[in-house]
Amino acid sequence: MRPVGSKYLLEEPLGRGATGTVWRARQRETAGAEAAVAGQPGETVAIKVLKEELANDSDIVMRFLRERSVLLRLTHPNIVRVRDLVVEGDLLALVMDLVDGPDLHRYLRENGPFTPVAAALLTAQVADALAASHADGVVHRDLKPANVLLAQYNGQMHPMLTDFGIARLADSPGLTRTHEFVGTPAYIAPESAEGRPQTSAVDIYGAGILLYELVTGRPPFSGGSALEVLHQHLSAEPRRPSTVPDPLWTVIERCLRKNPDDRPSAENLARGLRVVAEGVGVHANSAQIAAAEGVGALLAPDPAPAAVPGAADPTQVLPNTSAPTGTYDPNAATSFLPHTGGPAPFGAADPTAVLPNTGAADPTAVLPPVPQGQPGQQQPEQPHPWQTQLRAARDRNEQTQVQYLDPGEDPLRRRPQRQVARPQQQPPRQAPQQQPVRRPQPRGQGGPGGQGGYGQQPAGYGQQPAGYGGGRPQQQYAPPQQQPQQRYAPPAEPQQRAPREPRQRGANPMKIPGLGCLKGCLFLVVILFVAGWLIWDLTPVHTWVGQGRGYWNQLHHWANSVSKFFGDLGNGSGK
Ligand SMILES: Nc1ncnc2c1ncn2[C@@H]1O[C@H](COP(=O)(O)OP(=O)(O)OP(=O)(O)O)[C@@H](O)[C@H]1O
Repeated sequence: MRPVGSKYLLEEPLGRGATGTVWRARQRETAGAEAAVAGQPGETVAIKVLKEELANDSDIVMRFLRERSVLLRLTHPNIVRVRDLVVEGDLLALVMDLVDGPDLHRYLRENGPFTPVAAALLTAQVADALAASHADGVVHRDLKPANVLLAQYNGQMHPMLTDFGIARLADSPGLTRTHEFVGTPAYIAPESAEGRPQTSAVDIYGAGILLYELVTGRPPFSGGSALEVLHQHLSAEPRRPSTVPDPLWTVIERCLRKNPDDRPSAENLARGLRVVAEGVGVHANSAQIAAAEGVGALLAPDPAPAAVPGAADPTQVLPNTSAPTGTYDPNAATSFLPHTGGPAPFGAADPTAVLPNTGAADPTAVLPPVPQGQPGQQQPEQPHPWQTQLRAARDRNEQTQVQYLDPGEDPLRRRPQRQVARPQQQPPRQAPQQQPVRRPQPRGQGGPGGQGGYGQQPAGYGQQPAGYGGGRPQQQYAPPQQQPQQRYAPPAEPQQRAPREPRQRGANPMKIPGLGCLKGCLFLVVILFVAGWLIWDLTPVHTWVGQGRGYWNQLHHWANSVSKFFGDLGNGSGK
């Protein structure tokens, strides 16, 4: 058991995500006044220990502290409460309520899709949580089934949204240096994928994807690579599965509108979903059915969506104002597609283009044309941010592994690598230096819609309305052909620098073995010879040893003595 601060002890890891590892932990002492929940000694809590690259970044630590009040004040029955924040040495941790239940991603994988009524009611509660946070100016930005925990009490399941604020932390200038964008490709809104300004409407898009996944078992857009998935968010229309009732499809389709201004507010989404749940249930009366069929009228957009602040003002705590739209802000921390081209705002010429507007005519091209070396543009030999972002997308896209940690991988056991001097932050338009991104372990087998007993429904949610829509039966769930979150093979990176010619060593070009050693020995002999000469002539040694002979005479004398000795030796042995 490892201490976190003086108040908590980590017991066992519950899972690992892109931003850190979540532990079951125990409270040692009552927390101080700075904590939102003081807690009692012995109480069990969940602690998310943020990963080292976050904890070692002073910008992120500052942001963590600055946003303390934002994170601690978010309280709602459908939001996992953050009780305390711990910043201690190299450790950055969020202390949360422990939710005793699976996350929605795991639940879906194990139990298959929900009935339309259950899916609508569950998503309505998620929308309630979003409405509360948006009213407080906080946008989640990483809504996905893995971030919805299912608490179970009174025999019912209650969705609890977690990881609020983590996207904001990860989006600080610190992580922007590593060019990791915030979001998960299967759930990312088109405006986030394009690097356009984001508002609370990104969460509504995430809720639409989540709702689609709840009723079908898989997200609407999947593909062989993160790039393919992102491209679909930008240009493809979601296909309506035959099992989804009309009113529910109206809601999904409105949430998944490409234009954020066309999506409903979180509050209207929650209300609309409840009307749909009543109208598509088996016991619905004609008034409820009619209300559900007219749900489109309830889904009015938010007139003042909460804006996601850009990196230009990292201290801004999300005022509830409408964001400017339609222009690409290269300074926005969430931007990951730089405007490398002409004067038009990025993507403005072709709203479906994934690629920067470089003036090239092919909007279906996968990689951007290399810019023509004008000042302030990308350097052709450096990796394009798009490539780096996609690698980050692949890494973020991998699912949490729920298992015990290898001690060598335990961030609490490993000493952090301290940087002696932090490299200066890149100017926004410059192409980034490639940073190694530590990859989360894959979750193991399966994605949404893996194996499991399909058709089971969560306790407490409505049953599948058997007679809905003229007796259309709930179809057998078919697992997706392709896993929606596949590994992305990054495009080949351009070479940073031509390799140096190997150095030629002129003295031994043939590489004769031992030649170097022989040279050394000869050099040593010469040194000894010269040193002996100097000692002989400059000190009284010649009077003591050689009876006044000169150096050369003495050497000659010694040589004669040695040869005479060996001669005598030879004669003696020959006798
Ligand atoms: N408050 C909590 N109580 C109980 N278990 C939790 C809690 N928070 C998270 N977990 C568990 O820990 C796992 C990892 O959580 P984490 O939020 O780090 O993962 P993630 O959502 O997959 O990753 P990320 O959002 O960082 O990409 C979750 O899937 C969940 O099972």
